[in-house]
Parts: sequence; C-alpha cells; structure tokens
Amino acid sequence: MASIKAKSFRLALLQLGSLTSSKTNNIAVAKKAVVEAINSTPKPHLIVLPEIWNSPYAVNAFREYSEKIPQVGTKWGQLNEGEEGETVKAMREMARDNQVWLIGGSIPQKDEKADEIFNTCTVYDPEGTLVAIHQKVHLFDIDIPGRQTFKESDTLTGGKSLTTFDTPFGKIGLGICYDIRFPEMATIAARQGCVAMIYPAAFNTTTGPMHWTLLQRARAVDNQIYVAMCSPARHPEASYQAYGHSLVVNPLGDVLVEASHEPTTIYADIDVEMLNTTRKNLPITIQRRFDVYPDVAEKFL
Ligand SMILES: NC(=O)CC(=O)C(=O)O
Repeated sequence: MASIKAKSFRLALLQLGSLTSSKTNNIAVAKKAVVEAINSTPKPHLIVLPEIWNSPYAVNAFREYSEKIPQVGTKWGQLNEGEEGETVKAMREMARDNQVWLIGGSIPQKDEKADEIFNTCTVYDPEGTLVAIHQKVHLFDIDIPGRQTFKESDTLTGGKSLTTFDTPFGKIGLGICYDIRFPEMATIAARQGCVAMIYPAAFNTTTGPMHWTLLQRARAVDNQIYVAMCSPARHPEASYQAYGHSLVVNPLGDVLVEASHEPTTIYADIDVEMLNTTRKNLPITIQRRFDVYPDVAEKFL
C-alpha cells in the first residue's frame, strides 16, 4: 500500500455562483463554467461540481428537483427520452463535449421503485459514459440552536455503499459533504489505493469556519492522500448559506489552493510523486498495527 502507481493530473473545482430556483438556469451556469475551465491553461483532466447545484439546498425542494439516474455503465445516446433526468443528460454532454472527466457534484435522485430520494453524485468519463454513482451515506441531521439546523433525513434516504472509480490517472474515492466527518470512508478509500478523496460539499457559515479546513487536512494527513471539497458560492438570497471556500489539500496536509466565498474556479495539480515521497518519508501506511486493532478497510479490500 506504500506507494501508488498513478499519473499526475490537474483538478478543477467549480464553485458555481448565480444558482437560483430555476434548474434550467443552473444547468446553463454549470455548462458555462465547465467550458471556461476547459479553456484554461493547462487544461484540467478532472472537473468537479458542488453539492446539490441544480436545486435549492432545502429539504422541501429535494423531491421536486429529483431525477432518475440510470445504471453505472450507461453510455452516451443509449437511453430513450425520459429514461434519465435532464441534469444527468446535461452532465453527460458537459463531459463528452469537452472531452473531460466530470464529477457531477450532487443532485437529488429519485428512486421510483422504493419511493426514495437520495443526495447523489454521478461521474462521467470523456465519452459521456456514467462510470460511478455515490449516494450520500451520512445524512446531514444537525441542530446547533439559533445557528444551524438541518435535517436531510426528513426527505432523503442515506446511501448504503462506498464508492471509488478508476481513471487513467488513478483511483479516486467519493464522498458527499457530511461524509467527510466519518473518517472510515477516507481510510478505506486510501487502503484501496485511491490517490484522492473528493467531496462535493456545502458546509454553511456556522460549521464552515469551525471544521471545513480542519477536516480536509485531517483526512489528508491520516491517509496520505489528496483531499478536495467543492462548494457552491455563497448566495445572499438562499435559505441555506453555503460556506464556499472550495479547497484542495495535499498528503502532507498543506492547503494547496482555497477559494473565497465568491463564484470562482480553482485548480490544483495532483502530484503522485509527492504522495509517494510523503509515504516514503513518513511510512505510516506500512506501520499500521493490525495485530493490535482491526483494519477498517479489510472487508472492502
Ligand atoms: N451540509 C452537510 O452535509 C455537512 C455540513 O454542513 C457539515 O458537516 O458541517
């Protein structure tokens, strides 16, 4: 597990602004930001959108904005009209038209059979094939009186599995926002050989200043991987004030790049040699004492 065979790559986090209650507007905003990122130099290999970017981040909106998501492996043009939601179709186009890997943030997903709604991240390869689906495992149910109360479980169901996906530049692990507070997910992904954990996210103006940077640095240092979180920009009229501050941290825990709360795109180079050097110099990945405590990744390896 010490060193990882992968290629270095460039990551772009799209901290989308001007998101409204119009899904059509939000799709147009995302499409434009993807095109702008792809025209930057050097070109990013992997583009990330934020959590719940096509809908308001509000428990009473998730059902109305929810969409059908097809199975992993469905290719561009394989489905008939109506077999997948309009946001999913748009994300396929963003990936295919720009020949780029896309982590499509998250959108509310409708599971008609079970009558359930999930907070779901989809990933597309440069051909527009849906290659991974992650349903937010840990629902954001918190109550900090007078400051921040939110109960995703009022309308959402939690996912039941962990998600990684392979790219030509290495294996990537996925989580969504609150998932980062549960360290096992990142540890399992790292033990499976991921170079990075990427979380579409939307912390708020209470929990953001407390824990946003700390959690990412902790997950990075504990697991000697890259960690990134992509947030929407703050929106003064929204019922939920996103923290912004999209961020990328390296395996030493250094913040490589951080946005403010304004709409912007940030870029970072994921340097696999740096990851391997960190693991060689501080060899914690081969010093674990599984004779003293269990390996949380074991049943997933
Ligand atoms: N919005 C979330 O899912 C999580 C969050 O804001 C926090 O953990 O704080």
